[in-house]
Amino acid sequence: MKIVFYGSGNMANAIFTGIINSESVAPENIYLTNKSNQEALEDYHDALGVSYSYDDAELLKDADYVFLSTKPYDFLKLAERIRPYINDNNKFISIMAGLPISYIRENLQKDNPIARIMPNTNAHVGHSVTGISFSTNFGPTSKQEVLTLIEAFGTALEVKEDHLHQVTAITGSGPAFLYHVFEQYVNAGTKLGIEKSQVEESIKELIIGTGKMIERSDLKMEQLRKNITSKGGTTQAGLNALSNHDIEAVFLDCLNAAVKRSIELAETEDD
Ligand SMILES: NC(=O)C1=CN([C@@H]2O[C@H](COP(=O)(O)OP(=O)(O)OC[C@H]3O[C@@H](n4cnc5c(N)ncnc54)[C@H](O)[C@@H]3O)[C@@H](O)[C@H]2O)C=CC1
Ligand SMILES: O=C(O)[C@@H]1CCC=N1
Repeated sequence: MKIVFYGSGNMANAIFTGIINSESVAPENIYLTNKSNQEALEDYHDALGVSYSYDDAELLKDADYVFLSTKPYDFLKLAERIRPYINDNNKFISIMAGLPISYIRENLQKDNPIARIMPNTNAHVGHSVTGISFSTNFGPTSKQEVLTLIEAFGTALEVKEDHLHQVTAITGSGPAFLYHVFEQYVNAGTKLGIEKSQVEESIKELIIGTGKMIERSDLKMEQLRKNITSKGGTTQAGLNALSNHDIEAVFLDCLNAAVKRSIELAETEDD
């Protein structure tokens, strides 16, 4: 299988690193390209053994899956770049937030199958949650191949295309929201008088350990929380203070803003 990445930035890097780590595709069968930063491509080649090129005819020849992994606002230039070289074997996988399959098809000016996915950067460590929708002309064998490819860097969740907006908010942007919360936790922790580096190290371990508990325990998060909360103890005191703030409403605001922006991206590009 030959895979090409048009755009080799943060998200593409997480995906191809995840695929290589899973050993599901040989690194030399993964081809990278970008706008103009050849040094970045050379670095990936040296570190991971991937191939790279700026020759679009060569890149698209025999390419089974072509990732469209530029920013949404760079897609029109990308479409112009690749249009003359697209052949019937190419199946597209767009990771671009907001852009509908119909819009991508219109601008590629070809009827090749298109999958739209919404991954997250946890693909780096094989834990992306990836929402996916397929164009109606995606055959069952290719669909299965794409799902297997996605499972190489996490889990796949097939959804109606319209629901990719919600997936984008909850899990696509999700790591950034959680990093933000963790950063605030570190900032607050450093105000308690312990040395900053010790707080940072211990909170990093706290987050990893808590994630592993969620992964490995049969208990729900609610029960895991209750198991820590002694009656009249320190945890109860802290949770009481938290419940003075409507944290659910804060996150609902955050998620609604991200969904709204994803819809705006789709609408702007539809004009
Ligand atoms: N960063 C994230 O956590 C996530 C990003 N996405 C989507 O992934 C896409 C890429 O985001 P990032 O990787 O963060 O951006 P980035 O800025 O890190 O990478 C963009 C890449 O596109 C390349 N590019 C620009 N114009 C090009 C052209 N004409 N031909 C070939 N390559 C071109 C750039 O050289 C660069 O390698 C976006 O559409 C975003 O919506 C989706 C899920 C999560
Ligand atoms: O911020 C963005 O638009 C992209 C989509 C999801 C994560 N990053």
